[in-house]
Amino acid sequence: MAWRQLSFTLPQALADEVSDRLDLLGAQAVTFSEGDDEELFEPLPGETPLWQQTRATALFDPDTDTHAIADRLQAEFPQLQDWLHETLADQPWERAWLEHFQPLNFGRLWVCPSGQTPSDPDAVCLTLDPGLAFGTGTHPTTALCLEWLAEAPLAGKTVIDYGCGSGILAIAALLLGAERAVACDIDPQALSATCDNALKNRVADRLHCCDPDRMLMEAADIVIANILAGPLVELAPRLTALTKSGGRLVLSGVLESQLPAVRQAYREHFDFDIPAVLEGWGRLHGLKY
Ligand SMILES: C[S@@+](CC[C@H](N)C(=O)[O-])C[C@H]1O[C@@H](n2cnc3c(N)ncnc32)[C@H](O)[C@@H]1O
Repeated sequence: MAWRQLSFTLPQALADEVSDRLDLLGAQAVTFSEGDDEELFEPLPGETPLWQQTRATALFDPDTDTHAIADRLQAEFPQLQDWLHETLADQPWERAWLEHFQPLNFGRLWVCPSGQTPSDPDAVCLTLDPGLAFGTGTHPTTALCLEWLAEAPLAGKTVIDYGCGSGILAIAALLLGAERAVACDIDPQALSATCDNALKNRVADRLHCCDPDRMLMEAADIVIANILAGPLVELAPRLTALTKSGGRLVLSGVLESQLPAVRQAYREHFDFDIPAVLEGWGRLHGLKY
């Protein structure tokens, strides 16, 4: 089915009211995205913060007069601006996302959507479809971790993926040769996605998914955490305790400017390499004394 799509920018404070009005005017769906360059980093489970300037996109049946709807909204909310009216052609919507999610390559590791395989028969293939949990490999913070895992000596090692999201890092580690992994996250949706993805990749028998508060404090050879600088600093005592002596710690989710503060929080127990940086994000790798 084709759609009429209307989009515009609005101040955050009007989002609920305008969304209700769009529903009343016949919108079949309303979505919000960033209206300018402001970044929102990782809301807690249940939180849905919006941008100061938010872009609203509403879908209507194909014969809807979106210009008349825009006139009514503009009269009621003069702050709305940057109007765009489009007709979206019919297409197989359930497959459309595949155009934006192609196989990704990290050394010998490939991350592929269901039904696709890498051309190299010796490649290690992780099957993953975008879902509600963070972690498809497209974000630089995840990519930095996958690049590290693809090069790491994983055979026979135990791994903790702290803040697992989709489970992509733990599953990659297992497919690349790690013996066992524990994946934890404060978001129940992430744990359920991780379990599903582990089953899909046939590593569920070697992966334990759990809430961080219910995690057995058994130290691992490799601890990998792609969270954010603030939580990584707070978690320093815990992640340090979870890394075996002589083990490796990989931290990502850190803006380049925040690397010194995160390194400082761990420096007493780890000898760090020079950080790797990708698109303004940094990755730390340290060996525990
Ligand atoms: C940026 S995502 C990373 C997901 C995945 N590991 C990846 O690399 O793509 C961070 C994840 O950490 C989780 N998280 C945030 N704070 C946490 C905490 N204090 N303990 C455990 N998980 C946390 C979030 O719910 C989110 O799923």
